[in-house]
Amino acid sequence: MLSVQHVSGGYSGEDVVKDISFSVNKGELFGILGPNGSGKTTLLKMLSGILPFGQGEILIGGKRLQTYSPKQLAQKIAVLSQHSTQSFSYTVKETVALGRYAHQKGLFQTWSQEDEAVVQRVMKQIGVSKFQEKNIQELSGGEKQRVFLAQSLAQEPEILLLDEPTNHLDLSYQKELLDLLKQWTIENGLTVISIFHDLNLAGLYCDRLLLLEKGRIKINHVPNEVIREETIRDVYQTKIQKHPHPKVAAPQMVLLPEKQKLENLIQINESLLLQSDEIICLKSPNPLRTMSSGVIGSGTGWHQTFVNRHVCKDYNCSDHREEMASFLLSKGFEPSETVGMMTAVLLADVEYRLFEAGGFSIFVVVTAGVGNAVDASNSDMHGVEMMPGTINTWIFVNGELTEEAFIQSIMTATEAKTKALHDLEVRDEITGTIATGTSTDSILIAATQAGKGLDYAGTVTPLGKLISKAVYHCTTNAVQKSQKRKRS
Ligand SMILES: Nc1ncnc2c1ncn2[C@@H]1O[C@H](COP(=O)(O)OP(=O)(O)OP(=O)(O)O)[C@@H](O)[C@H]1O
Repeated sequence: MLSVQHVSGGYSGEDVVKDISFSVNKGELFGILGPNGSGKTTLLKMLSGILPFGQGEILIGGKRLQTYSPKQLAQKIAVLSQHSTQSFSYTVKETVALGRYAHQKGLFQTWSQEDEAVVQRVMKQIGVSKFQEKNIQELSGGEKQRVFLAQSLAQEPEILLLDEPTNHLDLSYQKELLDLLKQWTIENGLTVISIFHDLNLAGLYCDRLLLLEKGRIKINHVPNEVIREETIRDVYQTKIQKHPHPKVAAPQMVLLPEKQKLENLIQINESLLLQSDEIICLKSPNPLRTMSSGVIGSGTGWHQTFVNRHVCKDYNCSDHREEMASFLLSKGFEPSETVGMMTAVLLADVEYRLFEAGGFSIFVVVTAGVGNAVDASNSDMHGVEMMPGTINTWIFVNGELTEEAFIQSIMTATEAKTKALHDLEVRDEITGTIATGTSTDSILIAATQAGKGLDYAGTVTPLGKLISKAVYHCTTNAVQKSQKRKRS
């Protein structure tokens, strides 16, 4: 569709883009990225024919760009630019109709039935027909942007060029505009080439990305290859971290602000623990990085409040998440800041302790009853009834964990818990074999992310050794306490 071959050029004889080569296929959504001043707009101006280039070739449909007359070029390429300063006073329909000029024939540029049909169709598709008689000045920024998109599409181009189309648009309009463009590439075979400053939007919507650095191509590839931590850090000279999108396989980036030096490092320990018959609660002065299987606040996140709630053995609720959220609110906790768990164990039997090693510490809190004990190797002999979690393990780490260390912490804690049940000879009541856990155990790893860096938490690493010892100790004591209560 479009082929750029060794193009160089710029202003006043000085090359701003240098030896650029790439091609874009029909129906692709192609993103151009790069830091300020890297030559993105200059390149786009060359593609649209506004700015002549010094060397190289740009081919559109196999023909040299310079061989097209302005009108022929307008039938191939439309440009959606920033119209924030637009001062003409046209109606929406008149504005969209301007897009038809390239198709109008004859000396008097008569308005044909086909022109009318295209304008009506495009207005409908872009969702602007309902205000077609309104003056363009009366529209919001996002609505105007849609009208100008409709104008560009009324031009019936094969290629649409956009310079930061989502600039000035709020979140919902950004999504709406890009969803529309994506739809047009898929359904109508439109080729879209767009400059993006927002790497996350580019990663989410584009088929391919071209990253410019100082006028040259750094990389031209699929988003996952272009949006790499090292590449982006290198080109934009800033700290970022890549993380997966929760719903689609698209690369996403987050900025890493410079860390403010904490004057007094907080330590999570028993002084922050509050206990009643109804809840055990730990309130941290700062949000902690968490990985958990709580009823509330599961997965990874940042949380400041941790609640383990006692419920009766026959607690049964069709929507236990909703019920738990209401409970937390009724007690003055903000569910979005809280990791919440439930247990049928009496909270008086909780076991907690601070364990210290060279330069870091962990605070572990365990409530454990083994009424639902299960041997994982024989769990298919059990039904699927979900009883409230019976071994709830909280591990607070006063240190900075990697993602790897979070996951290894869960593995190590599980191994230590299983060994505690083994040594206590806790049995699965259905199979009669030694249990490995209970049917609805929950775990929380929460780290201050300050102080000593702890890269790993396998069983023989410094953090792993402390977790093994702490979880084994607390689980053993908590199970013994609840067994003693049962017997008495
Ligand atoms: N009309 C012009 N005359 C002279 N130099 C220009 C002109 N337009 C841009 N430049 C220069 O060309 C270089 C690249 O500018 P360009 O606008 O292409 O970068 P960009 O990647 O689009 O930047 P931004 O992200 O800031 O929009 C810059 O150094 C800029 O100063």
